[in-house]
Amino acid sequence: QITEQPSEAIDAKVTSIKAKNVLEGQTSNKLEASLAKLKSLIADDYDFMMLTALDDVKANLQATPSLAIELEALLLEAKIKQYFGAFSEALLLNAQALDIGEQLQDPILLAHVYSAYGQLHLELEKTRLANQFYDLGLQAIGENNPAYRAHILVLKGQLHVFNGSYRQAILLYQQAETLLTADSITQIELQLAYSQAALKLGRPEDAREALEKLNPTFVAVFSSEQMLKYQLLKAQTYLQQGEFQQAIEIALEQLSITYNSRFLTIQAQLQKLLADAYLQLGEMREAYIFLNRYHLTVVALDEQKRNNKVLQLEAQLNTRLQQQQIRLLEQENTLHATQIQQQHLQQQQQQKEHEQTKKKWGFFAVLFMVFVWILYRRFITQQYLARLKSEVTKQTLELAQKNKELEQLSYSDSLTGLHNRHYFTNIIEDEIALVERAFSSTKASDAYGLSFALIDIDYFKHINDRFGHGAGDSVLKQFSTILKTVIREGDFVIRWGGEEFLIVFRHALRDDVPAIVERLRTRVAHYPFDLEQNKPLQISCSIGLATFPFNKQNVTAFSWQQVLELADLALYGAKKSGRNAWIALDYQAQSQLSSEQLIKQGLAQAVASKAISVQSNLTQPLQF
Ligand SMILES: Nc1nc2c(ncn2[C@@H]2O[C@H](COP(=O)(O)OP(=O)(O)OP(=O)(O)O)[C@@H](O)[C@H]2O)c(=O)[nH]1
Repeated sequence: QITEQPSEAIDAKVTSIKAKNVLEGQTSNKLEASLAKLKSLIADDYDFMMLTALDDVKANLQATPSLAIELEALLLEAKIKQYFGAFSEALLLNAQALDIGEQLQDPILLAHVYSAYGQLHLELEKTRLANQFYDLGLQAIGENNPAYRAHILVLKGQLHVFNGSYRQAILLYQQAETLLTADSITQIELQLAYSQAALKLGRPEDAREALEKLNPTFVAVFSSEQMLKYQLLKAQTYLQQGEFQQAIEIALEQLSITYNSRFLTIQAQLQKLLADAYLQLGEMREAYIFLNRYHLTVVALDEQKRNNKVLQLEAQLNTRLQQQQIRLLEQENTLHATQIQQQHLQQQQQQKEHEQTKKKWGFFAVLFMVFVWILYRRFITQQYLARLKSEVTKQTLELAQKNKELEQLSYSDSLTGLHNRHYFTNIIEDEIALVERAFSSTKASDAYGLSFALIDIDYFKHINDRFGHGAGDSVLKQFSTILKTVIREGDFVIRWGGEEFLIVFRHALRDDVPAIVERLRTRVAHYPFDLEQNKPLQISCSIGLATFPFNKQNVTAFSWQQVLELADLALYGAKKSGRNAWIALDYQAQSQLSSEQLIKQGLAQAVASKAISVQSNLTQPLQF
């Protein structure tokens, strides 16, 4: 006999266990407590309290995150959504739970997720998919947790029942039973499922046996649904065993509980059972009433199933739309990624170009700076060169000036300021050339020659000896001054050496020169030479005179050196003949005397033979 328990007693027990769970939760862990509360509320019934409990769990999860509990909460939320027909949302939540399960790699949690997927697909009447998910669940759990494995086997069995394979279901239940201990809570669903399958096979004894295996403690904590199923199975067992009155009593009582509830399937089964039972008892009116109610409930159920179908289609459509959107988004993302890549490449290209431009400008800048530097250097160099040039010019001028001065010095006699012998040798060749040219182009008698007058102070040694060398120098200076007074501009006065001087008459006809030297002789002879403390001194000088060209007809017959030598011989003659005298030698045109002949025979002979004519201020015979 099936033991029955009054519903008040069951309610009291449920309340106390719930309270205990909640209390334990509060003391140990707020999050786990809130999850336990949610579970117990869902197990009891789907009322609005569970939504508040769900919010609590979510809030606690935020405070103390736990992936395992988040997974369970997601599955519970999915179960609620599924219950209210929001299948697509339930699918989404299951998918989120699966993500976490795969992340955690916990076999029990994964199996939990897969069995939730299975139940959802069974609800959507996709039995093949549901079976695959249960198999995945079994695969995940392996041999780790026999109780949970048994739970999935029971779910698989129920799938077979749905498909009408009752024997298959019984086999799975028997397999599940071997995995469970007598006090396992999974025994509830197993025995209920087993008894249902047995009844389908028309084996009420087996069904009763299964129900009796249930520990009364379990019966006390049944959820509303479990209790309804349990009572329905009990009533069906009574019906199959012909105990119609007991079946009717149980069914009527349960029907009153489900009258306004959402357990339409059970309600319909109870109504069908009552109709059958009354029919067996011959109470046709009652049978008709319940049969009628049964039809109405079936219609409502059909509608509910239709609605579920619609919802399922909607879910599929939503899923497709979502997939389409995801595809579009993926395409957009790909496009975006390509654009970003292109932009990146463009940016890189721009950057490269920018750097190249920078380098180019940098190169130009360096080039420009080098160019400016070169210009600057050139400018500086030019300035330096200009300075150098002006310096060189200045120095050259200075040098020229100094050279001139030096030349002047080298051409001058330091004591008298007259030209020296060096000057004479420097200019004489040019002067001779001029004379030669003049004689070649003009009538020889008209042209000026160069008359050499060699002058020597008489007894100069005595002056030095008598008055000192300084007095001698002074006489030399004063003598020079007298010499300068008798010459014209363009004639030269040269200190020939010691107390000897040379006058070169350039602008005088040779016939006029004897008169000039006579004037010079008398001027010297009458000049009072000043010897400072001493009384003025009277001195005289001797002069030898000869003119180039010596032979006017043959200009080159006597060189200027030979003419000068003749002048010197004349001077020697003047000294020898008594001093304070001048002697002028001249060539006689008819003599045809050559310089070689003159040197050979000597001057005395030449004068005696009248090859050379002689003039002098002296009247006594001249000596050479
Ligand atoms: N004070 C002075 N004496 C000079 C200079 N040059 C030469 N003498 C001197 O002049 C003298 C020339 O003497 P001599 O050549 O013997 O002839 P002189 O005494 O003039 O006799 P004659 O020429 O024969 O009339 C020497 O004693 C030289 O030392 C000079 O620059 N200054």
